[in-house]
Amino acid sequence: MPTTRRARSNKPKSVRLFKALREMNVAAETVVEHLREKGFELDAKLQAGDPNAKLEPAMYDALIEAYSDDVDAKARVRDRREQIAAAQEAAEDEPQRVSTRDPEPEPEPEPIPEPEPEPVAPAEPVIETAPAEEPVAPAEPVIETEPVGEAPAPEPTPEPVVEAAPEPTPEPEAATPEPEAVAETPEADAVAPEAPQAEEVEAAAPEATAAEDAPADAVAPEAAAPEAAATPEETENLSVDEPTPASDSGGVVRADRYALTGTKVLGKIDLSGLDSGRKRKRKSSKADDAPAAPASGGTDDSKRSRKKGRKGRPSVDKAEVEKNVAKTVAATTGRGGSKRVRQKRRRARRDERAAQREMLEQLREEQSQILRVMEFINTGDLAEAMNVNVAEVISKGFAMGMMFSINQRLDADQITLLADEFDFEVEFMNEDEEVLDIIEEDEPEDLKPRSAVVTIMGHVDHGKTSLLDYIRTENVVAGEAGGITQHIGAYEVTLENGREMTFLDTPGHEAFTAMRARGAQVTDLVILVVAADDRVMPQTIEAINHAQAAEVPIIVAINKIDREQANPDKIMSELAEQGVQVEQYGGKIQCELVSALKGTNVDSLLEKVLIESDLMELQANPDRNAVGTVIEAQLDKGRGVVATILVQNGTLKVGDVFVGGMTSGRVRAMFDERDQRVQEAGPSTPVQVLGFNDAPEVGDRLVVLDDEREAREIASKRVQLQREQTMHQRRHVTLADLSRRMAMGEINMLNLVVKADVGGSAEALSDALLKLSNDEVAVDIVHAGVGAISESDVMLAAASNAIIIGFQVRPGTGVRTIAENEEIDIRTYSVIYDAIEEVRAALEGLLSPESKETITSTVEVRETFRVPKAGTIAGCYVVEGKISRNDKVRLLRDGVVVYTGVLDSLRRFKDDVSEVARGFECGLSIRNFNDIKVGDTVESFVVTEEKRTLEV
Ligand SMILES: Nc1nc2c(ncn2[C@@H]2O[C@H](COP(=O)(O)OP(=O)(O)OP(=O)(O)O)[C@@H](O)[C@H]2O)c(=O)[nH]1
Repeated sequence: MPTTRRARSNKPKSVRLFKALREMNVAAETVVEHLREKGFELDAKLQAGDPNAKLEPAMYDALIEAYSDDVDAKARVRDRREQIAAAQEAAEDEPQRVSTRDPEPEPEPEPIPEPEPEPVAPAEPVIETAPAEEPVAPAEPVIETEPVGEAPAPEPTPEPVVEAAPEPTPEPEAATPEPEAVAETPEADAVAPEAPQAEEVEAAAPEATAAEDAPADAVAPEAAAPEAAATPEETENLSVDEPTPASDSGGVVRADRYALTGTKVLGKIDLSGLDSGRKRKRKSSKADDAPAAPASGGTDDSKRSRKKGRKGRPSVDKAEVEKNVAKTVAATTGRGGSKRVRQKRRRARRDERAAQREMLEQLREEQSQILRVMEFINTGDLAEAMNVNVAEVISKGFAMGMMFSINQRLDADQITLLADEFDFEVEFMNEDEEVLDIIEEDEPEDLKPRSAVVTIMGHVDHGKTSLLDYIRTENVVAGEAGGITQHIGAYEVTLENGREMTFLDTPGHEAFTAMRARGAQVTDLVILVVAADDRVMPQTIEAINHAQAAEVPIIVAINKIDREQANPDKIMSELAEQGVQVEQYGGKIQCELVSALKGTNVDSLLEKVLIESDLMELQANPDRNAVGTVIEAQLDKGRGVVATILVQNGTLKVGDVFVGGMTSGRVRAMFDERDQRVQEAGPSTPVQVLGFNDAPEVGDRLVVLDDEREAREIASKRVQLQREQTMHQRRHVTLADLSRRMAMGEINMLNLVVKADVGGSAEALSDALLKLSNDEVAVDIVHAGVGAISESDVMLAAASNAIIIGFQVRPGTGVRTIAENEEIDIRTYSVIYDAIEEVRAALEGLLSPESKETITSTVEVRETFRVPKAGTIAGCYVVEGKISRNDKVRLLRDGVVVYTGVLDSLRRFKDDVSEVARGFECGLSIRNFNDIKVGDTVESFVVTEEKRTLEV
């Protein structure tokens, strides 16, 4: 009865089952079971575990007693009991009043919020039950394992740190899946311990880039963590809406759903560290720092990051923790400095990235303004290279008065002009450059001295071969004399002093110049041989001119001094007239008097060569892919293409892949001049190479590459380029395009090779031509000589970009074809004045209508007949072309024009004919000219007047 009354009078004590369950965090069955055990009589609702079932106050108390061993809780229980006792007394005193106050007492428990903090302690049971779903659990092991292990680290540091440290630890984990986040993580960590920073981070997150988003996540848990730390105060604040039940329960037992709201979760973290003394301090310090962290946001974030944390890492990296702790300390002591630090860092990173971008942009821009193209690319390719529309390129060309089709191949001038319109600078790549790109530059420290490569030059029969033979035989080192010496075009000799020298044994100057015409400079030095019993001859002068044009030092060898008629002084003075001042004449050119036959002074000649080469400091790097030049090449029946290569740099080895001119290959085998197999050849070594896919040309550059396919590609590209060049361009200057090329600024020097029938004419013509030099262009006579225009003249002109002026001389047999191939302009004149006037007109851009001469045939005079009245009739054979009755003719004797005129008659077997073709015999007579001799050549030609186009 009293119970009933008491119940009535203590209404507030009657508690719904669900409330009790929630507060104590126990299962309904457990409660029911426990109440049964305690002897309570349970109604049907309670028995069924209905959440709305009412618990008698006694029951409730029993439950509290059972499920809370917390001292404070017990104290509360005590309080409650006292309250109950007081209430009972009051009820006993004034039962009616009690009944009327029934609804009121409910607020009584309200003071309970005070004990709210206590839930802290009872949270322990939560740890048992909640671990699976609550972050609290993961936090716990961390606290137990890491910090404990790391006690030295956290302890000396301010307490907040210690607690913060374990908490942030999940972050790195959370971030680990995202590499970008990692960079930021430390910041996040540093932020972690401080609630205010959590706010900052959150604030910063939105502005952040992708990389910064991750940290935002990472940071979130910390935002929660501080809350946890702030529990004592915050929990009060935060629990304002929910805690009522907690206050009832003493806050010990919390239902899961409450835990998930965040506030309580954080509270549990506080509780988990049972080291109360330390904790309280920590809490307070955090609370100081953290003015009410945003609960909800923090909770959400914490959820997220915890999930990650759980997944990500089973244990914490100690080093990481230490690092984080240190950062945290730094951040904390920096009083809000962490934000600035982060901002600083972010700014620095941004600046760095911007600088990098700018540099890249600049580099790209610089590179993009230089077009590296091959000549003769077509309009379409040019447009593509400039990254512009081809229509634009064509219309620019049109505006400049040039019509281009999309597939039209453009020459160098056109490419330059068009590129200029689009602000591009053009760098032309030639076939060699492409390979040069591949050839790596030598470091100075890799260079080692190499032996000199010497060419012996001189007039016929002055003793070149004899000198070379003597040097070779005299300097063959014992043991080397095994094989029979082969002619491979170059020889390596070892002198007594152990020094080596390589001699090029090239026939005459042609090969020398042919190489130079191809851009190959193989000779370091020239020994100019002049017979002391003769005089300076045309070929001597030629040799001098060739050497000077190639800028190769000359050493003079005055040979045959053993002869009685030898007059070295005369030779020296004649040489001086040619601009070769020898030492004995006060000049700088070394000179030795030798006898190739007897070997007199050959040693000292070689000594002088060594001195000269030493002065030149010739060097090469033997430890690299070889680069060389083709000295000779021929097709051997048994061995295929055999080429002599002079290795100029690097070391050529058997098995090397190479490109050589327009062909490529792999070194199958190598032989020296004694036909001995060699495995490798270093700088300045001549070697015969087998393995070319096709015959290279003399002067071709051989370059070893690493990739066979690349070698083949380059070779085929070169073939194509050469085809294009032959098709499109006159590479060498002509009188016709002289003024245009002068206007383009391409030419400021007009080189001429002058050939005449006699020395006087050559001299006179040369002098007159030299005087044509003006401000814009200087005229230079590369070579002036006597006799027919030879292949050597053409090669010299090719090498010096010169025009050949012939006075009363013609190109020798086959020379015209070579000149055409080399695109050398040969101008021949019968009157000196004509030659001078034409060159002057060309220089002034005033060339009169061009009269173009086309050779129609070359006819050989095989017999002559004297016919009264008709004069001399020549029995001829047409060697080339077709001779027509109306053609003009010129009679040549030894390449020199003897007469120019017209035909008087052209016959075949006594019949007059209008033309005779190649391979047929004919009889002809020249009007007003009877001095025809057997062996003469009749050249027939037609002259066509070509209207000259107006030149720029
Ligand atoms: N007395 C004498 N005769 C020499 C000397 N050097 C060369 N000869 C002779 O001169 C002639 C021509 O010599 P070569 O060595 O064939 O001359 P080269 O310049 O090579 O001649 P080509 O090959 O035709 O250009 C030969 O009969 C040699 O014997 C020398 O020092 N003294």
